[in-house]
Amino acid sequence: MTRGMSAGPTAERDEALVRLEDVARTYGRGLSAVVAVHEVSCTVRRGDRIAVTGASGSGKSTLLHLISGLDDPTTGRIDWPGLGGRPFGRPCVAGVVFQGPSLLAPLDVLDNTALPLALAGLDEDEARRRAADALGSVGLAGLAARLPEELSGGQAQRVAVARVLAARPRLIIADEPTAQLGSAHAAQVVDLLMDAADELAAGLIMATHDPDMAARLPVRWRMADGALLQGEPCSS
Ligand SMILES: Nc1ncnc2c1ncn2[C@@H]1O[C@H](COP(=O)(O)OP(=O)(O)OP(=O)(O)O)[C@@H](O)[C@H]1O
Repeated sequence: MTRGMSAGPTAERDEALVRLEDVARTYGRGLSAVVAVHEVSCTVRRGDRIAVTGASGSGKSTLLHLISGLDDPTTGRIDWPGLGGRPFGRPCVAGVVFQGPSLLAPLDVLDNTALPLALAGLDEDEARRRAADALGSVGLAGLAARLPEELSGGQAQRVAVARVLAARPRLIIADEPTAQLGSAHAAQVVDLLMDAADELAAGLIMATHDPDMAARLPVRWRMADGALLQGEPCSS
């Protein structure tokens, strides 16, 4: 099966999940203002698997925060036509994988994976069942009872992917999910994200510094000084 082409029939793949029109995000005011994102217009569709590349400070995280609904634009407009409105706080609509440690230390792997579902109101047994299935699909069924401190960095990131999978979102947003991993583990995490997107027929947008990881996705967008250069070859 060709990666990035298996998100279902054409109409489903083309469904717009997020649409940004002339979006800008400025931090601060006056002389100290930083324009992190400016004049960005783009659409993320359900069949998209997009790597966002660009130098440090180019606006990748800001763009993903805007797409996830975690942050608001200073000007411009964001709609989530395929997600039924702002997705932030709705793990079953949009799942986010962050670059750093994101697991809660006192909870074992199974409970960490089930937590967003339980918080979203799913029955606890059902949440755990879906979490166990998701851990199985990332090859971590045997580690369900471990605490986060007993995991390697790569294993912890695979748990973060399982947590997204368990919630079955329509959009997966990953902000530098491999930043702290060696190349073998990084490739494994990116492939798991791609497999998750295919399995869920979900859109995937991932920020990365790493050209090798970006190259694993079929579409690359590049950011430079807050501007989005869509479809450009990855060069950073
Ligand atoms: N909360 C904030 N307050 C002020 N400036 C900020 C804030 N967050 C980000 N910035 C600035 O906005 C710009 C874009 O930052 P952003 O984190 O989006 O870039 P990035 O491409 O994700 O960087 P990195 O690859 O280093 O994570 C940078 O100049 C950064 O310093």
